[in-house]
Amino acid sequence: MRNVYLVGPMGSGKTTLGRRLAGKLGLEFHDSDHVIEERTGASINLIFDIEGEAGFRERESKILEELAAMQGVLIATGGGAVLARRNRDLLKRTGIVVYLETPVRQQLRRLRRDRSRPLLQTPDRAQKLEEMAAQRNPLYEEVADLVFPARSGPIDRTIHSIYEALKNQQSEPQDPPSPPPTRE
Ligand SMILES: Nc1ncnc2c1ncn2[C@@H]1O[C@H](COP(=O)(O)OP(=O)(O)OP(=O)(O)O)[C@@H](O)[C@H]1O
Ligand SMILES: O=C(O)C1=C[C@@H](O)[C@@H](O)[C@H](O)C1
Ligand SMILES: [Mg+2]
Repeated sequence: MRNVYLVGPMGSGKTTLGRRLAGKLGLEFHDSDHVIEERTGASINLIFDIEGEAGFRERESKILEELAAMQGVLIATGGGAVLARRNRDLLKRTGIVVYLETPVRQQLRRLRRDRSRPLLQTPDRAQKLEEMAAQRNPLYEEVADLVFPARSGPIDRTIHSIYEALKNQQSEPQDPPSPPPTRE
């Protein structure tokens, strides 16, 4: 099976849903944010404090390259992974990309109590999330093979729909081999 990448904004469920979806598909699960924290021994908040966003993005690109070199794994990316063209190309080239489309109002609700996301340490979260959505949503769209709009209700139903879509993708015939050369 090809790698599966989950993309989408903060709070779209890449981590939460990704782990369970991987289990259902029988794939290993990796979360690029968690791998970065394990490797550095520092929280994402601390990395942003010390190295700034640019430092974090460098680390993120390196980890994504490392994870993409594995085969048949499901990877939850960070919300800003799509910002770099280099990352978008990598994801497209090495797997199926699933976009968890999520409106800002839902992000606000899901992340109400969260303090672990450095980009949300701001008095006006709604404004910040709207700005990020304007910049990033077209990039998520660009890189996506499958798009799943957020829905209310049990997370299990979303996991099941994504599972079914991925199973169908896998059973679809791949590009046919090129025909043998014909003689004039
Ligand atoms: N489909 C969903 N339905 C209900 N709650 C959800 C859903 N997806 C995520 N949540 C909740 O939203 C919170 C954030 O989700 P999660 O950490 O999985 O987001 P993420 O996409 O990994 O964000 P980030 O880009 O910041 O890593 C969690 O508390 C999770 O339980
Ligand atoms: O949307 C973002 O830019 C981020 C999302 C998280 O997954 C982390 O990668 C980090 O908090 C930055
Ligand atoms: Mg996450």
